[in-house]
Amino acid sequence: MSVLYGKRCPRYESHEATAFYEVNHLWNSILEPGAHPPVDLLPFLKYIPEKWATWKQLARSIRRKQRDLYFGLVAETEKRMKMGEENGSYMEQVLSRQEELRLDREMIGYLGGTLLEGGSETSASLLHSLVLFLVASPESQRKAQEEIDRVVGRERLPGLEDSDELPYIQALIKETHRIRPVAPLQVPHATTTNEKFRGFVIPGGTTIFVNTYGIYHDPDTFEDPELFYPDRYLKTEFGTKLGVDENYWRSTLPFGSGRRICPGIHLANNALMLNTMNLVWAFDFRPAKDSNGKDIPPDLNNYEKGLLPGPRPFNCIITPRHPKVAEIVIREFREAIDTFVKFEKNLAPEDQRFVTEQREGF
Ligand code: HEM
Repeated sequence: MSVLYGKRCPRYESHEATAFYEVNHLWNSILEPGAHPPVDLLPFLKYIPEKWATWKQLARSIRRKQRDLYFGLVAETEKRMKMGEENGSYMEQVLSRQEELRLDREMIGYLGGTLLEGGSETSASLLHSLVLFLVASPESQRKAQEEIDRVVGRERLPGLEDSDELPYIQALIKETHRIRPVAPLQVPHATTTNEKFRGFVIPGGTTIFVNTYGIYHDPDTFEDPELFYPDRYLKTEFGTKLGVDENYWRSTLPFGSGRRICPGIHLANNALMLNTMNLVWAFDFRPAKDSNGKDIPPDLNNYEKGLLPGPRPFNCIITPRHPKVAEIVIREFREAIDTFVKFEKNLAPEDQRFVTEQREGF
């Protein structure tokens, strides 16, 4: 929100956050292949009146909620700009270069909206999977922590400048993308003309699914594909078995294919690296305990359905790794106040109160 519209959502309960997650869950569920009648395959279905076609009612209500949020945020950015309160957000750039970029209001509204949709649950879902697999794999956690302690030490938080020296942490992220891709079937594409591929003819207009999950779990390509084993990315560039032809591989596979590949890929990679380094540096992740004090192994297959099937909520124990963690996090939080303040120009009163109370202690 801050990067896109120059406005923070300081709490989960902030209006924009709850409105966005409500509409995005509905949107995700309606997009799931098979979640509604196959209108593309049987076009006559579109003539069913809306009062009997529940999917049309749902689509209309989602559209209204999306538009209220996305166009409302554009209007707020515009208002701030008129008052001379620019803070360098993406939407300010788009609005000030609207003519040069030849964008109408509709395009601007959805440009921000799709970036918000594309950028929120995707990164969060990958981090949830990462924590889930760290809980289940103490050995990977130990190796990652050893690496970060050696490179960063315990006196400061990690930063992006440390990335190159942390190959195991990079492998941890790649392995999470592999074992639980955020978009296992990506987003359906279509051929625009007849295509030939390895002896098959694919007629124009055919829907194409890229089965990322299937590709990443192929035992001919990956040794023990069901095993969470980041080290495979230290042995070969794409984590594949020795001898697999790497010419067909690219590291961007989890981000889609072709012209519509994820435009947020660099922002996502940086955010994932930063978050993973910080999580591994600061915390231990362990399984929850039952009433007899025995570990409850996390269920690694308890995932949502839909286009972006992230892990369902799971219990685990998260503890600071050493006594200085809290002190250093508070110090960094205090130093970051100036960065946050410029995105807090017109917060709702309850958000403003929350922010003020949080900082009173400092
Ligand atoms: C873990 C992080 C992320 C993953 C795994 C991911 C994955 C994907 C995938 C698989 C697609 C579909 C591409 C295709 O059709 O071939 C996509 C599209 C898209 N992503 Fe991401 N994404 C991530 C983060 C982000 C971020 C941070 C942003 C923006 C800030 C973003 C914005 C978008 C947008 C706007 C599209 C639609 C592109 C289009 O249809 O032309 N994504 N992403």
